[in-house]
Amino acid sequence: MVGETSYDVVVIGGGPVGENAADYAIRGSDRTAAIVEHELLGGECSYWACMPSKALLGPGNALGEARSLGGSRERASASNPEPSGVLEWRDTVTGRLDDSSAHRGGATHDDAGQVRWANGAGIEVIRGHGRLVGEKQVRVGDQLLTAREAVVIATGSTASVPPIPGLREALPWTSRDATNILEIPERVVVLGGGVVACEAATWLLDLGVRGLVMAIRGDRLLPRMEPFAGERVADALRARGADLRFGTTIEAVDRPDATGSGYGRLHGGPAVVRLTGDGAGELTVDEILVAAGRSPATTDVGLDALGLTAEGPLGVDDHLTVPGHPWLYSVGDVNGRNALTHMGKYQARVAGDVIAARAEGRELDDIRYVAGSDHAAVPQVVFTRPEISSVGLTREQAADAGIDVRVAEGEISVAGSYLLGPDYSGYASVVVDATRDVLLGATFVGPQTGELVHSATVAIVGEVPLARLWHAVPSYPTVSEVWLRLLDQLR
Ligand SMILES: Cc1cc2nc3c(=O)[nH]c(=O)nc-3n(C[C@H](O)[C@H](O)[C@H](O)COP(=O)(O)OP(=O)(O)OC[C@H]3O[C@@H](n4cnc5c(N)ncnc54)[C@H](O)[C@@H]3O)c2cc1C
Ligand SMILES: NC(=O)c1ccc[n+]([C@@H]2O[C@H](COP(=O)([O-])OP(=O)(O)OC[C@H]3O[C@@H](n4cnc5c(N)ncnc54)[C@H](O)[C@@H]3O)[C@@H](O)[C@H]2O)c1
Repeated sequence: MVGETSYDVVVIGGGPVGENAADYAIRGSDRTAAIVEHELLGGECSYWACMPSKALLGPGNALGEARSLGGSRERASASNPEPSGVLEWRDTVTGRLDDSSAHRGGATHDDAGQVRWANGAGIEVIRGHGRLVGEKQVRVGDQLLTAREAVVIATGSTASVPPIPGLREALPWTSRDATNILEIPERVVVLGGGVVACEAATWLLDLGVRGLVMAIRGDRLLPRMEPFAGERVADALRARGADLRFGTTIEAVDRPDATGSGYGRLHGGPAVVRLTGDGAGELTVDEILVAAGRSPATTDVGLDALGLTAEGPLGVDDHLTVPGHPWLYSVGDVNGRNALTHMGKYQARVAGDVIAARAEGRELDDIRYVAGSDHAAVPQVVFTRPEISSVGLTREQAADAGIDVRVAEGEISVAGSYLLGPDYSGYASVVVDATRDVLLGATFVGPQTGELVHSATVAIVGEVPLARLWHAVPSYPTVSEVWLRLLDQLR
């Protein structure tokens, strides 16, 4: 027998993005919302991605900073953080449950805090797998949920494992294992040269992995960023002993005794990995980490019930609405726009405002209803050592878009950077629209540059003319004074 319940808004997927969409759609109104979640409320980001990865990277960064100044250096004698302390900190940040969690129904992490937040915001949490079964109708087990106003798809993405002979059979690690690492392999091959690969390589080295090989298909790390960003990370990883092989991929894998031992544990004995391309060769490793991108989670959401394709991203217009279905929204990783938590949450705020406006019969005649930053002002911080932050277009992307640009760039060498350490090394560049004289993009590499990027984001979104930006005075002595060096070049 099927029970039927109705809400104003039903969200499928309770990651950071789904949570925000539900919240903004009902905030300050008497509308009701339910989030359907088949795993943990808080999603990939809280337990398997952003939070554990940044927790794993924190101690190594803190140690690096302490070791860069006389006085603290003498007190921080080890070059690597203490592994068990790092894992404990990661477990604290993610609410990881110990292995005796069978009595909790096999849950891996505690999401009670997230559920309390949702209930406090007036959102009901429904545990189970959600599927669309018709217009405004979602089935969860034997329950039928009817949405009066909107259904929001916020199902996120899953790690892609390329169809390489023997790879899937070898049960390789994905980012879920690397972030929830419990057993530290001695020898690892990482497939990929993107953000996950670079950050994971950094914390694997921190934790004591000694034989780390990266198989990178292209000719540089972090290919969507300015080339100097990937070059500096490559230099740092090499200096710590990593073997970076560009123009290389895995051709075949043989792991005779692969076993599904759970997230973060070694998935069997050694594997023989054959590399092809410029760095061809054969390796024996204790684990393989696949960091080869992600696929939008659209395959089992019932999109076919609406005649929509269940492959690839669920695309949307700038109101985050699926074309032809004005009650259906798609936000976060699943829509294929930008696979970043903060951009997904931005989309969720816009979608929530759009749902509220449509429910109240208001026109969508304001920029708050348009997710314009998705196209031109996407910031990102990569928490490697050195840290990288970027926003907007690179020089190459601007050229591809046919925009005439001016570029200012140089070493970060100001009083604020020297005070972080006499050997401070960093680099920055800005890309400027030569016709409109406004910023299009910025990239910063170096310790503590993650906090610089928001200033560039504000300048891009605000379309601040350079002549006006000159009057935004950075404080002395901070790393932000690099802005003066860059703007000086453009006067
Ligand atoms: C290792 C790693 C590190 C990262 N670090 C960062 C970072 O530092 N900063 C950053 O901005 N981004 C980072 N990201 C990207 C970030 O994790 C994602 O962009 C973000 O999690 C997307 O949020 P989401 O809510 O769209 O999807 P998710 O977080 O994937 O949540 C989707 C939720 O939907 C649930 N679900 C799926 N299908 C169904 C269904 N049919 N029924 C019910 N529930 C369902 C899932 O269980 C999940 O809880 C990282 C990614 C990885 C892999
Ligand atoms: N700090 C952050 O903001 C952060 C951290 C981690 C992840 N993320 C986001 O999560 C998403 C996923 O990250 P990712 O690094 O997995 O994806 P990605 O798309 O950034 O990188 C994937 C890499 O794998 C390579 N690759 C794919 N197939 C391959 C093959 N068969 N052989 C060799 N190389 C292959 C690609 O060339 C690419 O370099 C990204 O959108 C990223 O921005 C963000």
